[in-house]
Amino acid sequence: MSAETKRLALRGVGKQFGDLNVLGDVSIDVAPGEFVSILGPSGAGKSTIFQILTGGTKADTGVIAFDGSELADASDKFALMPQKDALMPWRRIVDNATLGLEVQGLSRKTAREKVAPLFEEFGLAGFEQHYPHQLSGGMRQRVALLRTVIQQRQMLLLDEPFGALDALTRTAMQQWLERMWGQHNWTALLITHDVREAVFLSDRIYVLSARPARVTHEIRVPLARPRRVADLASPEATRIEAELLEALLGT
Ligand SMILES: Nc1ncnc2c1ncn2[C@@H]1O[C@H](COP(=O)(O)OP(=O)(O)OP(=O)(O)O)[C@@H](O)[C@H]1O
Repeated sequence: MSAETKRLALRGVGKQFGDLNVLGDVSIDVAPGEFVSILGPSGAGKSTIFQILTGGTKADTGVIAFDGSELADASDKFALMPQKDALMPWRRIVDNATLGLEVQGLSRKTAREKVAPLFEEFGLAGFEQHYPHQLSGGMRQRVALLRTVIQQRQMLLLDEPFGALDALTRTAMQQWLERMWGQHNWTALLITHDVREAVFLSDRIYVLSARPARVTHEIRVPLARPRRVADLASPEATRIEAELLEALLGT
């Protein structure tokens, strides 16, 4: 892959919080339209990578390039979906969905017009005037994802978006996300603890070591798309899953 074709390129990124050496030497690439996952032990510094990308903190060392240029201002590049759905319980679903747009300076009316056509596609039609507590966990995550993608940034950063869901809902959401990613040509970087989730969704997977994190493995997932849950039982998927588990247990 040449430098120009990369949407995102991290080279030798390091980060220390006080005495805590979190990121040792992290190099990660994402091409336009690619779905890439990061797997790693708890506390390895995965979310710290997202903090750095979104400008929450600065890397101590290394270089970050976006579309071939050094990343100076991350504010308009990434749409982050954080670990918890973080919906505001007192705002209706429609107003939760427009939050990111309002933060960008759009009026509530314009923002509402923009999100309206997407409710159907996100399986939320008819729930616009509900409050978050009236929705299932899977639906709340779809609202959070809707709020993220509506910002129309060049890249999605998904931090364990389905971590809190039950196994069945999580599988349904993974299927749905795979379909949506294919339809919308999103570029996505996903943090997950779930090896099967990473295999099901990704084109490539990076495995990080424990702190200080560095990439120990980079594994390609050549399964055809669109994918179905049954594809995870294929010899290829089973082999990749086993390879990832071994990589993780060895970190
Ligand atoms: N802003 C911060 N200030 C100080 N320490 C921090 C900060 N952000 C993260 N850390 C510490 O850095 C370490 C790595 O945290 P991070 O959340 O990046 O790990 P993670 O791999 O995403 O973990 P998990 O898989 O459990 O979500 C943790 O020990 C955390 O306490």
